[in-house]
Amino acid sequence: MESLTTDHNELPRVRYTRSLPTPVPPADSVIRSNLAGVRHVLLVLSGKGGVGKSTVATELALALRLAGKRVGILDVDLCGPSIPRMLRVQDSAVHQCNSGWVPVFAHQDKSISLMSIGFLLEKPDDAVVWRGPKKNALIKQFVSDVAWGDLDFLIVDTPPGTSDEHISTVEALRPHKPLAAILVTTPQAVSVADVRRELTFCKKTGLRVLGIVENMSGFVCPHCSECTNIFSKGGGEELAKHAGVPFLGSVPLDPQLSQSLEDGRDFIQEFPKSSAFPALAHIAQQILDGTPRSS
Ligand SMILES: Nc1ncnc2c1ncn2[C@@H]1O[C@H](COP(=O)(O)OP(=O)(O)OP(=O)(O)O)[C@@H](O)[C@H]1O
Ligand code: SF4
Repeated sequence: MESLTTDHNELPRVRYTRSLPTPVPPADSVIRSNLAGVRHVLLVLSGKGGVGKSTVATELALALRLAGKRVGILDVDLCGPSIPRMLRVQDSAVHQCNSGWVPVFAHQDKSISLMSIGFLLEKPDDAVVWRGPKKNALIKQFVSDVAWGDLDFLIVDTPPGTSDEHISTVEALRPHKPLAAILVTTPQAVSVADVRRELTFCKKTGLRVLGIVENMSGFVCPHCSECTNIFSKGGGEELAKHAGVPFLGSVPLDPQLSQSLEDGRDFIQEFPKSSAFPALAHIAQQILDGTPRSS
């Protein structure tokens, strides 16, 4: 196999513009062999936008990486990819080698493999206005053409709700890998109600629910440590109890977390004393405990 650590800039760059025709969907056998080295696939879902799904996906990747796991992220939020910016690789490109598309290697030590449509557009801010078949074909291509290699976890960041992207992702991956889901909500009733629909989606598509994360759950004042429940509290935990699925934890609103995402820094490694750290570390630990270990 061609080395993926050679100078990528010497390889041809993969670009995907709106003028290109819909790619031909790959055969199932191609997907199966491409995913052979991937042990666990985790889908991060939310009913509403802006509740912190990409944040949870990114921080989980960083926490699992710190625990010594090999981690990849597949960003299937085709209309609003945010992971490249959160990992500060938004100006990177995907290149073509003999074994497929070389993902972007994020983090200072290049230990997180990342694929996102953000790397394929002519201009990073180009709007993607595609119908279902084109989205479906591109997601299958992400699964079959990206040289994912050996990964303990492939974390899939999805758009909000249950759309074409979700169905395409599940259809592409489910025949080859057992899939697990993490649902992210904020504490308010309106967000929690949307997560109920995600639970139904998981049930209908046979996704194992690893648990629910309540994000933006209170704000701990950095001056006096008083916790203010800006968006109320406990909705996610109550829903988890009601639905009979694990509750993974409450992540508070943490200015250091949002700032480190803005700056593309490793919150998990750099801010262990920050208020959101214990919850994120605990969630990652539960995921490690809830997924069979590598042999
Ligand atoms: N616990 C938190 N503390 C502080 N800021 C947070 C927290 N969680 C998320 N944020 C911030 O809220 C914003 C929205 O988060 P994020 O992009 O992860 O949401 P999302 O659910 O993935 O949104 P979309 O559905 O639009 O992709 C980001 O700017 C992020 O930095
Ligand atoms: S929580 Fe305490 S320190 Fe923070 S702003 Fe309110 S009163 Fe001031």
